[in-house]
Amino acid sequence: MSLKTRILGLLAGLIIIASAASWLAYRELSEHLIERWGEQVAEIQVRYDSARLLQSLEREIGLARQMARSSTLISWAKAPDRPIFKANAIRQMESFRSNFRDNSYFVALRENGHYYYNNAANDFAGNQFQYVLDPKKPDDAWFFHLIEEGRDFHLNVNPDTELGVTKLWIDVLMRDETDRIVGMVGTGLNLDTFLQDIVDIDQDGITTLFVDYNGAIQLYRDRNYIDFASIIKPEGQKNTVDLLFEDPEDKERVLGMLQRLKDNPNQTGHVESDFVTVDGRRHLAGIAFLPAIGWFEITLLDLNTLLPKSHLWPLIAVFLTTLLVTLGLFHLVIRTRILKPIVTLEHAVEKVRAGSFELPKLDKPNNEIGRLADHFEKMAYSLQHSTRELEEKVAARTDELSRLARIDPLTGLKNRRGLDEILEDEIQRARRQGSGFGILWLDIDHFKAINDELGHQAGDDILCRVALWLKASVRPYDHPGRWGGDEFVVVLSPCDHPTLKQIAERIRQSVEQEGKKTGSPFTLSVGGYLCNPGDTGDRILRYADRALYRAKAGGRNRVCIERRDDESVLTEN
Ligand SMILES: Nc1nc2c(ncn2[C@@H]2O[C@H](COP(=O)(O)OP(=O)(O)OP(=O)(O)O)[C@@H](O)[C@H]2O)c(=O)[nH]1
Repeated sequence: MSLKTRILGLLAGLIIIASAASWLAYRELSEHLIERWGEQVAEIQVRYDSARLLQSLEREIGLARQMARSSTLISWAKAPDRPIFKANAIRQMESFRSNFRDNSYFVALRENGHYYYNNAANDFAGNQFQYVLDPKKPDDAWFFHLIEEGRDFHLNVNPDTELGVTKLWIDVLMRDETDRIVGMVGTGLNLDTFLQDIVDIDQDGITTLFVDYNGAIQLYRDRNYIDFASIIKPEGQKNTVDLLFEDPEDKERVLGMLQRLKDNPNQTGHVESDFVTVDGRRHLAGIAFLPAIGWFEITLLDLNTLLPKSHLWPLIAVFLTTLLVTLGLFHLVIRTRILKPIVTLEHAVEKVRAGSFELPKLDKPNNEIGRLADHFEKMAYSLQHSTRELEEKVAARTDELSRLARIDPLTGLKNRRGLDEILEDEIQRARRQGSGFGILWLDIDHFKAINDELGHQAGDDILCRVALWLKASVRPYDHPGRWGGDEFVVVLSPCDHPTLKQIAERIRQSVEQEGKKTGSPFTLSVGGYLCNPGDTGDRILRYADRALYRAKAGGRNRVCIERRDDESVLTEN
């Protein structure tokens, strides 16, 4: 697998690992952040909703308490049959009616069970007495139940079937100076308006509800869940908050939170929160206890609606883009600074291995690979230089060897191989140009005897001298050589018959004369032949040899020229 494939594979692996890790980290982090944020929002929302409810009720409760403390009303409650007390009380009640927000009130007297009421339309002016509360009637049970409980203040969502109204009732017990309960006063708030103002807030993802001390739902956007007349219902028949949750664990969780808040009533403003599922969606439930009214305020936050995870997707997009750009840049850097230089270096190495020093332009980034490429380039140049030097030396040596192979080491003349080549060249040239050339075959006379008499070394000296005289006797462009032993050959080109004869004679005479000067005179015989175009090497040598033979046979120290077609011409000394 190539380095490039491996790096690309590595990059792909890194992308997958980084993406998976980022996705997990994102999920954990976003979940954690959303939870933390949700808890804080729930706390703020609970306090805000509680404040709104209390703000809305505070004034009414205050007025109701004030009404319950009215001495006029208390006196009347103790003696309800006295007309003067009643007239004063009705006046007082009507003045409170104009102050209550709902412009309605009720007063119930324990003494005779009489229930008084007037509404905003003042429908019951002069006729505030409505009916007599009956302990046996379920609809009236609330009155007797509250008196029995002795709770001074109570909020109650209750339909008044006789009056045909459903209201959030503020009930305050009326006590005389001996603390005896003498009646109950209060006002009602229109439930629909109240629910709209407090509970039906138009905020997507936020659900607010209020439950009483026992967990019975009192204010909720869905009226079907409201536990009307909760106070008179036995436990187990109430619409408690756990009805909103399907999962038993959620029910337990919420009831547990209510219990913890009940157990610590002094922790004012403390908010309990936990996750629950409502309508199949995960919600964060925040619960606070409102000691002023004895209710719990519950806020359910649908975090997916309030802060959809899709809002965080741009973060992922930014991350992934950054990741891809980073990996792209990384790949670019790897490619330009590592892969490409390595590939060009590899090509260069292959070229050098194949014997070529024409290197491609090497990438040399400023790193180890760049330095390696630089070293390689210098090494290649150095190798190229050495190789060229070596090649030159080898060529020179080969030339020298070639030359030596054609030189006779004793005389320095061409040897038989050298003469063969010259002869061949001349044969070719003669064929091409149609002109002949001459050849002389020379053999020292009685050389054996010289050797025998004077010794082999003296024989060598004579051979060397003959070579010198031979060179001096021929033209600069002729080719004298030693054929072997005491035989010499001269190739004469260009040449004609007279020239051939003339030079042969000159050589013979030179050797004769010079030989005399050595103190041990000697001569040589010469056989010549004027070659014609088309003559083969064998024929040429045969004719020259034949001419030499004639010269020897003719008495030595003479020149004999052989003609191919003519009679041989013998030149004698
Ligand atoms: N000193 C010496 N002698 C050589 C060399 N090569 C050959 N010889 C001798 O040269 C002699 C050649 O003799 P031949 O050419 O056969 O006979 P010749 O004595 O010259 O008689 P003719 O040629 O008939 O005149 C032999 O005795 C060889 O041993 C050499 O390099 N040095």
